Amino acid sequence: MKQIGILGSTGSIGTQTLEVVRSRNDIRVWGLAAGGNIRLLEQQIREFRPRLVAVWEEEKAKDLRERTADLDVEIQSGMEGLCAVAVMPEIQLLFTAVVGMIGIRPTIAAIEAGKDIGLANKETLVAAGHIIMPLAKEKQVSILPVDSEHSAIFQALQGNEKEEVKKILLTASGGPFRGKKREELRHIQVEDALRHPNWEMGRKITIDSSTMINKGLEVIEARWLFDVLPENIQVVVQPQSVIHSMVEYRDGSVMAQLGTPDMRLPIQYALSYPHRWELSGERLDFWTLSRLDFEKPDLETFQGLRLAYEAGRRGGSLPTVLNAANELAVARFLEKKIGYLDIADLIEGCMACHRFIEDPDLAQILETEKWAHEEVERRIGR
Ligand SMILES: NC(=O)C1=CN([C@@H]2O[C@H](COP(=O)(O)OP(=O)(O)OC[C@H]3O[C@@H](n4cnc5c(N)ncnc54)[C@H](OP(=O)(O)O)[C@@H]3O)[C@@H](O)[C@H]2O)C=CC1
Ligand SMILES: CC(=O)[C@@H](O)[C@H](O)COP(=O)(O)O
Ligand SMILES: [Mn+2]
Repeated sequence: MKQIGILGSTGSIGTQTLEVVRSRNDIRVWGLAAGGNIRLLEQQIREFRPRLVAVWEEEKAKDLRERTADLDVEIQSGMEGLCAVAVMPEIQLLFTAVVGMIGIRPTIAAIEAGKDIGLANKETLVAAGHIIMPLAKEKQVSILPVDSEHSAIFQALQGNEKEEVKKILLTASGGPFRGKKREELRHIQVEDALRHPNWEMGRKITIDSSTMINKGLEVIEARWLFDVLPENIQVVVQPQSVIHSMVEYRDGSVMAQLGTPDMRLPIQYALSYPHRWELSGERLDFWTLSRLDFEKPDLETFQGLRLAYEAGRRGGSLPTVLNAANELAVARFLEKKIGYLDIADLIEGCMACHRFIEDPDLAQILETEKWAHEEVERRIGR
């Protein structure tokens, strides 16, 4: 029996993780955490019977306590609640499917408590990979990638020596604006950017895919997960999102993982690893798959990808600045307070005036996040 907890259970990854759980009878969910969707949380509590649940705001936690008064479940709130779920004694594996840097502290707490991590929450690794990966090694816990590309790389690495890897080929769909020039994007509206060609995902990552900042975050995520420098991670646009990523070895062999664009497969692999389970749903059919295309990413149009490479190469506090500025800029774009091109411009502005910290500790990462948020607000208000 797998004993798990899920942070972000009401989101796109969280609900699909519960779908996988629902299809099995060997996974027990002990803890759930979410932001504010208490209606869905209540349904999840009634179905999966966790012992502990965390909601971000105390007001909502109170409401949820009343709604579930007939059940044997404890409801906590805030960062304390998130961390309490992360370290529950009953769980072996924590799925981190919250969106954003909010995941850093519970992820660290879980690793310190010896939990394996099913990691979807890429922002945490972008900002704190230099803390998380050595800590995971020290505590002998596994960080199992859930992000589709990283799951693909993880699969393509199985049975091979890390020293024999030449480079990682990180595939990208190119998003809804593939082929467009920067000026053509000036008047893009929220609704246009939320139309991803291949994947149904949460709003923040969907915007990130459209700006290709998602791919930049994934370069940094791969840098930490697989200990490969950004210069050895090549982004390849693969518009059909069928090749989920590849690894090139020293002898020129390229190992790829292919599949339909369905997150249940990488989610399930993080649960079944090192085994494979049967998965219902559509499978790849090479008789009807008419073509696979490949392109070079356009770093002039997709400035965010260029900036992420820069942040990834330089390291230190710069990935935190990139990520934190992006998180707030995307939120403001979704609120229709700023334009589409402002997202990358704000990130660039913050990166340019940031006082660099070589090896930030957790407190410095969180201070840098705060600084980047203030700087974004200051620039928007100008
Ligand atoms: N969706 C996808 O297909 C993929 C996602 N990822 C990554 O996975 C992560 C989750 O993405 P996705 O599922 O799309 O995002 P969603 O926006 O769909 O879900 C986010 C989840 O985080 C919860 N959350 C937000 N703020 C808080 C908070 N303060 N405290 C506790 N929980 C909070 C939300 O709760 P609520 O809604 O109740 O407020 C929700 O459950 C991201 O890091 C993303 O980059 C990676 C690969 C693919
Ligand atoms: C499903 C998944 O892993 C997303 O991160 C996906 O990769 C987004 O697609 P693009 O960023 O390649 O458009
Ligand atoms: Mn991805």
